[in-house]
Parts: sequence; structure tokens; C-alpha cells
Amino acid sequence: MTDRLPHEKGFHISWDQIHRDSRALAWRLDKQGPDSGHWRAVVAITRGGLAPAMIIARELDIRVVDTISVKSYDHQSQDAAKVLKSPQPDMMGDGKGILIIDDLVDTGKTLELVRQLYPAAHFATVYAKPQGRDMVDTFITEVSQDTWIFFPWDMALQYVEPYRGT
Ligand SMILES: O=P(O)(O)OC[C@H]1O[C@H](OP(=O)(O)OP(=O)(O)O)[C@H](O)[C@@H]1O
Ligand SMILES: O=c1[nH]c(=O)c2nc[nH]c2[nH]1
Ligand SMILES: [Mg+2]
Repeated sequence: MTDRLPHEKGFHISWDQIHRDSRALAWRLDKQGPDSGHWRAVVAITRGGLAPAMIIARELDIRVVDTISVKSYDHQSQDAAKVLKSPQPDMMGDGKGILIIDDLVDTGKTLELVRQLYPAAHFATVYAKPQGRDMVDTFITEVSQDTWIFFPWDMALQYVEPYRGT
């Protein structure tokens, strides 16, 4: 399976699973903001953070939603992370009261870059690998470093041959 090397394992997430796990993350973040529990805004790290951020914004009734676009991977190989699009600067300040959401943290390089920009923000991901775990304030599920997480937006249902061929 060259399409998932060098990772040993694959962890396949369905739409239903990401919905449940994002709602679990919202539950954990509810009333945890710095100002009487209040969060000022949700910022999704695009593209992977968009679906979890939408679910969290809906659950916590947060209407101010923005994005930061960070690119570091080309397929499964990593380059230096760079910001391609920033959120509204007057809203962000140093990040206090802002929830910054991504689908996962792997090496932590993406979050390290965003943390430098908004040190007072709260960083949350749905999934976390050990190498990047310390970069996240709140996450739901940890997977091993040698696991590649496959998200539903990167997959499609398709026919598979039965184990016992004819
Ligand atoms: O902790 P790291 O090693 O930095 O990796 C985690 C980041 O990598 C993926 O994004 P990617 O850069 O592939 O872009 P995408 O969200 O547009 O798919 C993922 O969505 C995280 O944002
Ligand atoms: O879809 C993805 N799955 C992963 O495990 C991963 N790690 C970094 N970037 C990733 N993207
Ligand atoms: Mg991403």
C-alpha cells in the first residue's frame, strides 16, 4: 500500500464519527472561555479544521467564525508550514477568548506556527498524535505516531473484493 507509507496503520474516520468526536470536543470546551466561560470566536485552521469548527460553533452557539489557512503537507510529505491567509487582525488580538480548531495535531508544526501568532488563544483538535500533543490545550482521541488518519472528506465508498475470491 504505497499510498499510506511511511505510516504503519490507517485510522479511518466516518462522517458520523467526526461529527460525534467534534461534538464531544464542543462539550469539553463549553463554558471554558476566559471571560465568564465565554468564547469570542471560533477560528478554523483550513482546510481540515473547517468541519470540526462548524460543528463546534453550532454546538456552542458561536456566530463569529473565521479561518487561518496553513499549508504544510503535500499529500503525506511535510514541508515548512506557512500562513496563506490570516483571520481578521482586529478581532484576533493576541488570541484571548478565541478558540482555534484543527482536525488533528501530528508533529505540532502547524499549531506551533499559529501559537506564535496568537499565544493567548485556546487550541483544540479532535485527534492528536504524541509528538504534537503538547501543542494542544484540548483534544478528544489520541492515536499512535505511526498511524495515518483518513478523514471522510478524503475518502469515498467503493467496492471491495471479498476475502474469499471465486
Ligand atoms: O501537526 P502537523 O504535523 O503540522 O500536522 C497537522 C496538520 O496537517 C494537516 O493539514 P494540511 O497541512 O495537510 O492541510 P489541509 O488541512 O488543507 O489538509 C492537518 O489538517 C493539520 O492541520
Ligand atoms: O489526513 C491526514 N491524516 C494524518 O494523519 C495527518 N497528519 C498530518 N496531516 C494529516 N492529514
Ligand atoms: Mg490542516
